[in-house]
Amino acid sequence: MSITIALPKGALLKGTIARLQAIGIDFGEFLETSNRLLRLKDRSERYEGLLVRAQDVPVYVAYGQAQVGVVGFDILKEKQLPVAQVADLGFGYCRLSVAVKGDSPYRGVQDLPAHCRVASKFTTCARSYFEERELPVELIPLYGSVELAPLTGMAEAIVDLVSTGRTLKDNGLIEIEKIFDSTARLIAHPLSYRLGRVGLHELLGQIQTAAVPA
Ligand SMILES: Nc1ncnc2c1ncn2[C@@H]1O[C@H](COP(=O)(O)OP(=O)(O)OP(=O)(O)O)[C@@H](O)[C@H]1O
Ligand SMILES: O=P(O)(O)OC[C@H]1O[C@H](OP(=O)(O)OP(=O)(O)O)[C@H](O)[C@@H]1O
Repeated sequence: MSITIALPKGALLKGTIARLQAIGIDFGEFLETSNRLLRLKDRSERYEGLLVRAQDVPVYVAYGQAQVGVVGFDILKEKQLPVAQVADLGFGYCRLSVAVKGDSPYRGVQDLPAHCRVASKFTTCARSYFEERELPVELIPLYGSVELAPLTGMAEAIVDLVSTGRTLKDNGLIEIEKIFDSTARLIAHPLSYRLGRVGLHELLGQIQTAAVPA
């Protein structure tokens, strides 16, 4: 019985593939531009890789189509799906933050006007953050280029991922609060994990301790 691993497209793909290569599981073909493969078996045929959008990784794992997945903590918080969180893999650092225009008068979330608009791809996280502080805001869901929302005047603030801070800087925005830090997490299908599906715990242990060249 093979084990299926859901790999995230985008920012975490290279790091995920490097981890797996370090323990002899090679899904490097997913990085090649000469193919459009979404499913691969490794050489041993013991492992199958699925290439999915980052936010879909916990969906495949929760439904048991993949027993293992790698995904950002930010997405786990946002999607709230039933998966076993096995380990912090330590790469893919970023943080979810609140940002505003640099020339605005806001220097903390308490300064934002009541019922102001806040744009985000992370509406669940943003909603709970503002609700916990009893700050009423109107959330505007977006799918990307969230930094544009304050520049066009659509929103007073954004809740978005920051890594190097380059996107904020280049667009004249400043970070006023950090909501949480995020790194890549190793996740597993809860039932397979609890019942100890053949080879699963061994694989998870190897992925956690894999020595990856810097
Ligand atoms: N600089 C960064 N910007 C965004 N995400 C980052 C960054 N560094 C690490 N990450 C991690 O990578 C994930 C983003 O992956 P991806 O690049 O596929 O994002 P996306 O463009 O939002 O995805 P999608 O195209 O599916 O909407 C995040 O969930 C986060 O955990
Ligand atoms: O702090 P930085 O290193 O500049 O990285 C942060 C940026 O990267 C992400 O966007 P992404 O490239 O995923 O594009 P998107 O706007 O389509 O989400 C994120 O949403 C920020 O815009």
